[in-house]
Amino acid sequence: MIATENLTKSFGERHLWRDLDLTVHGGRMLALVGASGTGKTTLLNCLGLLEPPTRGRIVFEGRDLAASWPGRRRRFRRDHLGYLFQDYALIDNATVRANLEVARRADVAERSAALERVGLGGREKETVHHLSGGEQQRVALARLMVKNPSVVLADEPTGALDEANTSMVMDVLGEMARSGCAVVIATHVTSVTQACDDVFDVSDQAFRAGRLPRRDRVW
Ligand SMILES: Nc1ncnc2c1ncn2[C@@H]1O[C@H](COP(=O)(O)OP(=O)(O)OP(=O)(O)O)[C@@H](O)[C@H]1O
Repeated sequence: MIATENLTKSFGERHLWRDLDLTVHGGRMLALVGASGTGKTTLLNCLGLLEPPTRGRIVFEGRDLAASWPGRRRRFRRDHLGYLFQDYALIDNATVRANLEVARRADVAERSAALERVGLGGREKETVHHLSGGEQQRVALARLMVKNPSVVLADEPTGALDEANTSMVMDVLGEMARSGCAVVIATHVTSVTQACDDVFDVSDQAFRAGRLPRRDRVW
């Protein structure tokens, strides 16, 4: 579980959000929605300790990460956090395999299973910069599966993907949630929002209706 308490972020006089109380339990997927520029990415970056909040707490395992020592923050990022970035954050000139090994020294079977799951079976030796945008996003997803974190933060994880791959990404994130992970996804995509358990609109700091039955989703 990860939670915010009275979390506020301002840039100068401009408040993005104030006194935010959000809780994401393991096993749940939360969608962050809202107009462009309302602060979805900034909120993910605060949760991932890439950016300091102006005030408030970020609570993980009963402790405030925002006020923790650098060592504890590093351990949280290393041992518990998985991040799926808009720009994939892969090592461009390394192979798919090397990119997966950055996450954790997984055995061959684990790596192969993750690549099979994202439709990239047998592509371990290819260099990342030769892959398409959608394939790179799927490598990033496989890396996330290999890391097996307890908190996943995903920023527009389906941006470069077609409908079939959007559906696959959401299925994988759903499987990770069901295995106990807390998943937070910033998105503009309706079908992604519909696949989440809870929806929080950052524009007006309000919760909206969550998950639609699968048959009613439009991918
Ligand atoms: N370091 C910074 N200094 C000043 N303003 C910033 C900084 N970082 C972000 N902002 C501003 O904060 C606002 C929120 O940005 P953010 O990227 O979080 O929005 P978003 O909701 O994710 O947008 P989008 O949906 O377009 O990705 C933007 O107006 C952005 O310019």
